[in-house]
This record gives sequence, C-alpha cells and structure tokens, in this order.
Amino acid sequence: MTATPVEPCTFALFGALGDLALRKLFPALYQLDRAGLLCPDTRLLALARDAGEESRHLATIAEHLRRHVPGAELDEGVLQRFLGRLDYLSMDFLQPGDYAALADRVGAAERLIAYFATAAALYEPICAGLAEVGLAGRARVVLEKPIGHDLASSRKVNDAVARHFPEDRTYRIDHYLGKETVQNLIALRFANSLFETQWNQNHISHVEITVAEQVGIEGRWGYFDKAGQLRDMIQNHLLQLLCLIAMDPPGDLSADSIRDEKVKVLKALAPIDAAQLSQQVVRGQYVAGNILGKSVPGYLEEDNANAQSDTETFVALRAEIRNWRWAGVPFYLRTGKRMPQKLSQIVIHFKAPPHYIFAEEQRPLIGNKLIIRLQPNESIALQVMTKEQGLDKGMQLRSGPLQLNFSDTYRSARIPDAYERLLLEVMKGNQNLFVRKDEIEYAWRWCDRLIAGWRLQGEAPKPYAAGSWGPLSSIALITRDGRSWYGDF
Ligand SMILES: NC(=O)C1=CN([C@@H]2O[C@H](COP(=O)(O)OP(=O)(O)OC[C@H]3O[C@@H](n4cnc5c(N)ncnc54)[C@H](OP(=O)(O)O)[C@@H]3O)[C@@H](O)[C@H]2O)C=CC1
Ligand SMILES: O=C1O[C@H](COP(=O)(O)O)[C@@H](O)[C@H](O)[C@H]1O
Repeated sequence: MTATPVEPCTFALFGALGDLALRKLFPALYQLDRAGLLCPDTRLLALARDAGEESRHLATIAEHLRRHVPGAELDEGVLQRFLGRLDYLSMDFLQPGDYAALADRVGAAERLIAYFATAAALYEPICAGLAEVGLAGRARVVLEKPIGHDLASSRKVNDAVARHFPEDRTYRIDHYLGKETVQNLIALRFANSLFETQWNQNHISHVEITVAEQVGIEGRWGYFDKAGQLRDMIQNHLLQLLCLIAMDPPGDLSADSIRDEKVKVLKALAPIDAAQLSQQVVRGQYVAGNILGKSVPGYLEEDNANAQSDTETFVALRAEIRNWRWAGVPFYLRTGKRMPQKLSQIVIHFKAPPHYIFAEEQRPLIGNKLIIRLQPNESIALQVMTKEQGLDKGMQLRSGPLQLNFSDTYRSARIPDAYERLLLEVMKGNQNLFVRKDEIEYAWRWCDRLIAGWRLQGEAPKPYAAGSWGPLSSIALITRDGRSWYGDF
C-alpha cells in the first residue's frame, strides 16, 4: 500500500549537529521519507552554530545516517532524495541578528516546524528570535525534555514559550509516548472490554513499572549529574506510563480528552514526604561491576565525572493514587542505569480468586498477571492458570502465557522508532502524543516534594554494582508488602 504524504512543511532543526539530532532525529526523518510520508515540497533546515562549508556539514549528517539507519533500511536513492531536501544554516541562537537569514531561507513557506534540539535555556531566545522576524505566527514548536529541573524553572520555560506560541502549537516531547507498545496501552485498555471491567482496586492487587537501562551515562555526565534518574526518567517517562495505566477512559481520542484524564491521575498521586521516604523510596548509584561478562566503570569513574557526587542513577519507589479506582493499589516504579539488561515492562497483578479450592501449597502460584513488554521484544502476555497435563498430575496447577508477540504475529510490520511517530504527528498537527503544560507541572510538583525530602534527609544514594538490579533495599521495598519484582531476576 502506498502511503499518503503529509502536507508539506519546512522543518527547521535547531541544534542540528548535536547528539540527539544526529543519532535520532535525522534517522527518523529519513525513515519518514523512505516510507513515502514526506511531500516532495517538504524542506529540512539544519541549524547549528558551526560555520564553514555547508557541504561539510551535510556530509556529517549523511555519515551519521549511514551509521544509525540499519543497513537493510538504507536505500541510496532515498538517501540522496533526503539530502536533496536539506540545507544547512550557521547561526548563533543567542544572536537576534542571525534570525533574518533564517527568515530568508524559510521564505513564504506556510507551515514551519521549529524543533528545539538544544538545552531548554535556549528556548526563550529562540522563540523571541523567531517572533522578531515574523516566523512565530506560522510555526509549531517542538520542545525537548527536560523542561526545567523543577516546577519553578519549568514554569519559567513554559511561560517564555507561551509568550510567542499558544498551547495548540506547542509540542512537548516525551519520546516514550511515541513508542508503539506505549500507544498500544490505549488500544489494549479501551478496545477490549475484558480488561477495562477488571481495571480497578476490586481486581488488581498492585502494578509494577520497570524501565531498566543497560547503558550508563553515555558521555552525558555534565547533564546527568545535575539531573539524576528521578528528573531524567521518573518525572517524565515513568509518570507518563503510570498515567496511561491509571487514567479513566477518555471520552474520545482527542489530545485534550486524553490529557485531561492524565492530569487527574497526576493530581491524585499521594505526595511522599520526608517521613515516608525510608519506607517508600530507594535511591542508588552504580559502582564498578560487570555487564554481559565485561567490566564497566562506576558512575564516579565515567568520562568527565567528578570524584564525588550524590546524584542517583537508580530509583525505586512505591506510589499510591488517591482515588476511587486505585485506593489501596500500590504502583511500584523502578528505573536505573547500568542494569543487567535493557528492559521496559509493566506488570499488572490481578488479585487471587475470592474462594480458593486447590491444594494449599499451590496457593502462591495463583493470580493472573498481564505483562506488557515495551522494549525490547515488544509483546503482551496474560499469565493464566491451567492444569498440568497428564494422567498422573491430578489438579496440579501451572501458570502459562497467552502471548501476543508483535514481531511474530505481525511479521511484515516494522516497529518504527518513537521519534518517527512523533515527528509525523507534529507534521500532521496532532497533539495526542505530546505533553500539555499542566501535565509537566503536576509531575514536577510531585517530584519536587520527593527531592525536598531527600535534601532534608541528607542521605547519600545506596551503592549497587553495575550489572545488578539495584540496591538490595529496592527488593526490600516490595518484599515488605509480601511481593517481589516480576521476572527472572
Ligand atoms: N541526546 C539525547 O539522547 C537526548 C537529548 N534530549 C534533549 O535534547 C536536547 C539536545 O540534546 P543533545 O543533542 O544531547 O545536546 P548537544 O549538546 O549534543 O546538542 C546541542 C546542539 O545545540 C547547539 N547549540 C548550543 N548552543 C547554541 C547556540 N547558542 N547557537 C547555535 N547552536 C547552539 C550545539 O552546538 P555546539 O556543539 O556548537 O555547542 C549542539 O549542536 C537537550 O534539551 C536534551 O536534554 C532529550 C532526550 C535524549
Ligand atoms: O530521555 C531519556 O531516555 C533514555 C532512555 O530512552 P530509551 O528509549 O532508550 O528507553 C535515557 O537513557 C536518557 O538518559 C534519558 O534522558
């Protein structure tokens, strides 16, 4: 089937020679071109500080495309067509005088997308520069995370952007919302009455959300050490996942209906105060260890690291949502760097049947689980109880999966990278997969309280060996409730 291209636009990428642009954004744009989704008239403008020959910068972008697009998907014809859409313009985003040249390049193009792949501190001057040359009125802006490092600073950034761009032209990225399986959460929950009728405290005992990363800091120590895992991962990605699991059914699929429901969840999150921290939150920092048989350095030994730092690279916490649907159902969240494997998964644990009739020693087996594997090997599995086969087995129970593995079931379909989906949605003008200002702010409000508690407590993060599943106290966090983290850990 041939794809229908989206309406033409001029896509201006601020920070075009940075890590995100070269590793993720250009490859995603290339994939959209390869899929036939870019109009012939769509133009790409690469904007960065580096002066010098345009051809040298275009060659750098081409080289990164060859490196980051899988070989089987690299089509020389498409690559040349893609490069033909691309111009490079050197500018200093802090220099108001540099925006006139940008306006010249954009010309009379009606639809401008301005993607800010730069530090958030630059969003204000970029917005002002665009406004000064009359480009703000016809642009959509895309903002990368993190937007601020707490509620006050995120408000400052959002307010500065809002002076020039209304909310319906502001697209805040959380790339987890572009992941195929994350979107499937909405289909799974609201296109199957089977689940939705069970989706509450009457039937669910607890929920786990794990986002484990195998990588460490990846040369981003300077940024990461000021942020830490709570700001880098929980404030955005994990809270977004929690919202999609916990929200009420929206009235329709419009961006605001979905976002209204997510905000209600964020508002209902029970604050975790200093007094509750020791029981409900674990912070960790990795020390040297082994991953897949290879020794890896500790956080403080990474490139450009300081000798001393109390920044956490791991967080596990027990959250509660104070509403009718979720009263008494803990949400255990866990995320860390340098863990044994890359694994993002959500496990919904259903309660045991109210009356138990099988052998007592098999009781611990009981309880259905819905396991949503976001990455890698995207799949959805429902663990159900059945009887062991065989004449000699009696009514011996076993737990087995009803499994939907996306790559086996839908063999022909390639799973697109999150950024491909998100860029396409910006081009279509669809805000469903983007985060509204109030979502960001309620998430910060909750995280700020936690961070303030940590400050008051003054405890250093607990060490864990790279290649392990985090500090032992993260296991205690869940075993205290008579449960354990799901998986073969
Ligand atoms: N990299 C990643 O994986 C992720 C990044 N992000 C976010 O994306 C954004 C970009 O990150 P990343 O690509 O890693 O950052 P980089 O520092 O690698 O890239 C930023 C780019 O902006 C350019 N730049 C900075 N200041 C100016 C200026 N005054 N004028 C013109 N160009 C300028 C830099 O040029 P120069 O080299 O000359 O300074 C560089 O090309 C950040 O907000 C980050 O938090 C979010 C999620 C993941
Ligand atoms: O936003 C971020 O996400 C990545 C993890 O993303 P994934 O798609 O690979 O799961 C994380 O490594 C990075 O620190 C963070 O800024």
